[in-house]
Amino acid sequence: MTTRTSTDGARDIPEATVARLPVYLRALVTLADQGTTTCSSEELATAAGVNSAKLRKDLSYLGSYGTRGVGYDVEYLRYQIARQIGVTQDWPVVIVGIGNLGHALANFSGFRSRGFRVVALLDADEHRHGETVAGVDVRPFDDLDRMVREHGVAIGVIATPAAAAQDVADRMVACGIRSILNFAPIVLAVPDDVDVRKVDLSIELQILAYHEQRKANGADAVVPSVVPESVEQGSTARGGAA
Ligand SMILES: NC(=O)c1ccc[n+]([C@@H]2O[C@H](COP(=O)([O-])OP(=O)(O)OC[C@H]3O[C@@H](n4cnc5c(N)ncnc54)[C@H](O)[C@@H]3O)[C@@H](O)[C@H]2O)c1
Repeated sequence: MTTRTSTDGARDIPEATVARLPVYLRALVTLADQGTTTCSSEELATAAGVNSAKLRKDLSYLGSYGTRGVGYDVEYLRYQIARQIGVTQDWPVVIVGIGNLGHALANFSGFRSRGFRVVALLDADEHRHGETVAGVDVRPFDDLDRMVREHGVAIGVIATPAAAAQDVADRMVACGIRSILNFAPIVLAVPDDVDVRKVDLSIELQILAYHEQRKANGADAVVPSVVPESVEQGSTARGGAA
C-alpha cells in the first residue's frame, strides 16, 4: 500500500513524492539564485536529476501544472513546495551528541537557510559543556526537557554513539519530540506517532561499492580478454560513439 500524506485538506501526496519535494525545492532555489524566473518541466527535471514525466506527476499533486508554452513560475513554485513541506515556518531543532559529527551539523549553515534553527546543543560529557558552536552553548544532556519546553523544539537530531542512541531517543520522546533524525548506526524503537529518519553514509557507500563491483564485472563481460584491438572495440561500443 502506498503511504500518503495530507496537509490542510490538500490532495493526498504519496510518500515517494514527498521525498522528492525537497530535491525540487533545492533545484528551484538554485535556478532562482541564477536569475531564472520561469522554467520548463524539462529544465526543472534536469536541474533536479529526475525524469520530467515523474516531475509533472509529482507537481500535479500540489495542483501545480505550469502554464503551457511558459512553464513554471520559479518563485511561486518554490513557495508552493516550501509551504507543502512546511519549511516556510521556523523549526527549532536540538542536537544531542556534540562530538565530530555534532560539531559539523551545528556548523552547517544549510539548516538555517531551510528554516531549521538549532536552538540547543546537548552532550553528556561535562568537558564539552560551556563550549560554543556556531553561537550556541553546549549544555548538559539533562537540560533536554527544559530546552524542548523553552524553545518548542519539534525535531531532535541524534549524533551520539550507537550505545547511547536508544536512551537519547526515549528521553526525546518523553519530552514530547515527535520527529527524530538519527545518525547513530542503530534501529531505534519508538512509538507509532514518532517519525524517525535514519542517515547512514556507510550504507550509501556500500550501495556505491555494489554498483562499482557490478560495473567492474560488466566491463569484464564486455571486454574480451587479452587482445588489445578487442579492448579498443569494446570501449568504443560502450562509449556509444558509433
Ligand atoms: N550517519 C552517518 O553517516 C554518520 C557519519 C559519521 C558518524 N556517524 C555516527 O554518529 C555518531 C557520532 O559520531 P562522532 O564521530 O561524532 O562521535 P564522537 O565520539 O566524536 O561524539 C559523540 C558525542 O556523543 C556524546 N554522548 C555519548 N553518550 C551520550 C548521551 N547518552 N547523551 C548525550 N551525549 C552523549 C559524547 O560525549 C560525544 O561528545 C556515531 O554513532 C557514529 O557512528 C554517523
